[in-house]
Amino acid sequence: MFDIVAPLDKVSQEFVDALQEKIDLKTKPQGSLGLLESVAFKVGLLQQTLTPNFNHPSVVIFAADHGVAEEGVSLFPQVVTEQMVLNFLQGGAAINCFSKQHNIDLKIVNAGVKANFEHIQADNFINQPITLGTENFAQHAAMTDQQCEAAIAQGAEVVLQQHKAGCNVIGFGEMGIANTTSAAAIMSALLSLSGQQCAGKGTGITDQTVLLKAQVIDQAIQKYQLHDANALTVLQKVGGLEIAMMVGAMLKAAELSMLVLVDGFIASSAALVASEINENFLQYTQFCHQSDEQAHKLLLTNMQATPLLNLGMRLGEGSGVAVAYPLLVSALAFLNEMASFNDAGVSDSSQ
Ligand SMILES: Cc1cc2ncn([C@H]3O[C@H](COP(=O)(O)O)[C@@H](O)[C@H]3O)c2cc1C
Ligand SMILES: O=C(O)c1cccnc1
Repeated sequence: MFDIVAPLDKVSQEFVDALQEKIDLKTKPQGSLGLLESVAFKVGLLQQTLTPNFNHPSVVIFAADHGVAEEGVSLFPQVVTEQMVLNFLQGGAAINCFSKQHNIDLKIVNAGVKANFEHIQADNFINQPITLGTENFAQHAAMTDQQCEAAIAQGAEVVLQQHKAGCNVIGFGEMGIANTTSAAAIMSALLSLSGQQCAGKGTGITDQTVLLKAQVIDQAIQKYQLHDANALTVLQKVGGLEIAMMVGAMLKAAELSMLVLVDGFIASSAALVASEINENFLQYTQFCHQSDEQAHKLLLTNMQATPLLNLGMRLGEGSGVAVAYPLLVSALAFLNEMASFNDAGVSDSSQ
């Protein structure tokens, strides 16, 4: 479906050695810039250059509604999805502040909100809903096969357009009341974990509602026999239109050798699906933060992901991506601008 080659298979061993040497010969003890060194190595490898740069950094927010909200699994009413889309378009959400702060291009995609946005014209708004929200997966499959495939294709198309505009680093956010229930159900199915291990407080539900959420998940896994199902089936039965678009977007970005910045719990559930669809996908990712959503830590561990930040954030919208972005810029700054031992006349430990 997506042609994603392992980055190390695209370059020579000489290039890999030269990139590592460039990092190691900077005027610092080896490894002392920690995760920034891994980021610099990864971006150099993806861009196949010793002098990588970021162009047209972008965050795309996919928004959609979830039928499972009917089960009472969120603290907020479904209409908040529509209201937050309007807030994004007016520039008033957290992601607006942070993306503006760091000059990150922000696009908002209506993937399937239960609302009519036909009257809205804005350069940063892509109004292409697949359908007006998913079915309640406690009763019916969230999407049809066709809807799921269309959402994946649409997500890929959005990324293609950003790439054509010059973008080589992209993160994804989401908005969709009840989508932590979908994300947790995906995690439960693909990692064979119980509903309780995957369900968390989302927008701030009580412990009792978390138990209800876990029950809704366990019953759905049972109903659709998802413990042995493939990732696409899981996505279609219990996922969301915005999560499916994120899956397509993430896979397309990796196919185009862009760096994929992963936000919190919901974006990570999309990354999990993408990693099951393509074994090389995760090599194109940087996880930006560990969300306070309780299951995120376990989800990250399962993908062997080391996030850049742990700020106790639990918002979504791509907010973790935008907040972490300056650290990624720092990684390239040291690689491109720092002096080597030789340049600066500083004695290397090996001399
Ligand atoms: C005002 C508001 C702004 C948000 N921005 C992101 N989310 C986040 O919360 C939702 C998921 O939590 P749950 O599964 O508990 O509904 C998603 O829309 C997510 O992006 C928000 C939620 C609210 C209420
Ligand atoms: O980590 C996230 O993405 C998250 C957590 C809670 C609510 N919304 C999003």
